[in-house]
Amino acid sequence: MLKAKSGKDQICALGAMSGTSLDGVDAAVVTTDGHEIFGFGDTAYRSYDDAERAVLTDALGHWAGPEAEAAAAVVEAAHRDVLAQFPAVDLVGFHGQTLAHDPKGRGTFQVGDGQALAEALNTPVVWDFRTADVQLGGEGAPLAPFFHFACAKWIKAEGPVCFLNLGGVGNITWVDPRFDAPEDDGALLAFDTGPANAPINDLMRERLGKSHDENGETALRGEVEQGALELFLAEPFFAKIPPKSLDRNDFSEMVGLVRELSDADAAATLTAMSAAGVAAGMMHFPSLPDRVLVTGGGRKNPVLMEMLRVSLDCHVVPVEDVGLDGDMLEAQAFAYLAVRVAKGLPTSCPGTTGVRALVGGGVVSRPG
Ligand SMILES: Nc1ncnc2c1ncn2[C@@H]1O[C@H](COP(=O)(O)OP(=O)(O)OP(=O)(O)O)[C@@H](O)[C@H]1O
Ligand SMILES: CC(=O)N[C@H]1[C@@H]2OC[C@@H](O2)[C@@H](O)[C@@H]1O[C@H](C)C(=O)O
Repeated sequence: MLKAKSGKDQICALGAMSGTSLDGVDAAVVTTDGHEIFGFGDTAYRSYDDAERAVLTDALGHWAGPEAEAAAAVVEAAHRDVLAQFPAVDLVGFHGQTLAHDPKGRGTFQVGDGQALAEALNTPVVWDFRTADVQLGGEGAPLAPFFHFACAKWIKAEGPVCFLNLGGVGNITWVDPRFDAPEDDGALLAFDTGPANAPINDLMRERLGKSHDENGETALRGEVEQGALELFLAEPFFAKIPPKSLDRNDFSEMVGLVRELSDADAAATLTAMSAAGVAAGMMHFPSLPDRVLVTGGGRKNPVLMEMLRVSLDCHVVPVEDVGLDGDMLEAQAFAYLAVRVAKGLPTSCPGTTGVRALVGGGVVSRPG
């Protein structure tokens, strides 16, 4: 069992996330006992340069081989850079980079060696968070929901709220903070909503050589092509009852649905698809949340946020409205989950990943 250096049962953990949008590594400190959040600490970001991003992009979909090895080297070096900047912590939570995700088939694969990172940082590292969940029949994602439950308590929410992450892929968590613990039956319902920024980024890169649609400026000039939107919503994924999760490129053919459209109309239509995926997901929740708190880079896209406000029947606001950091919530989540793993607490349950029993996913590696 981990003993906190920081006193009482307050463990100071540093989490790191390299997300599906392939922009870089987010890192953030959380102090927690694995149940309650006591405080948030320093944060840092280390972007991938174009050459590194090209290596990661080439490795997507690879489960092994030279592409995956090259990606591992990029991911490990970037994490060593950014994590070495922090003062000593009790524990590191290292998500790694998802290269492939096929929970009902080959499994799930996050690249990056946690043992090597533990040696480099001389600190215990928790990693490989998703495999155990998949082995027990779960989707292996999303894993942030247990942390969202703690966040709902931290912001003193009194009734159900949703956390919506708009990264490369979208995921949403419905939380009822009136329960005592996240694993209580009925406290959480979570799933991936569909593609969020990944197809917009792919379009912008392919057509305009840009990494993303800054502030939705291209989409703002366009019109949504309703036929393409309907074809998209006819995908069986949206009618599927949760649990459900996605790989980054599961919807990459969406760019084909907008191929004949102008740049602006294509961007508007892909943005509408991201919002429509979220709206379609709302029907699964036991009750309408009071608020949808939006995290991830998509909250900075005013066109996407406005489309969500129009289509969801509740307040849609960035998590900054309740004092949280929408750029760092996922890194904080893996700091928090690392502490739960080290303490032998579950990190997923039937309501979050569809796993058959409570699972504490993750491997703990200690420096030799
Ligand atoms: N100002 C902005 N305007 C429009 N889009 C933005 C803006 N800032 C960020 N984004 C979008 O957000 C993306 C980054 O989001 P984020 O960092 O949440 O993704 P991630 O953590 O990699 O993904 P995931 O949550 O799927 O793992 C960018 O690639 C871009 O598409
Ligand atoms: C397999 C995988 O890496 N999934 C990511 C991805 O990015 C967003 C969405 O798809 C979510 O399911 C998950 O990440 C977040 C952090 C999660 O597990 O909660």
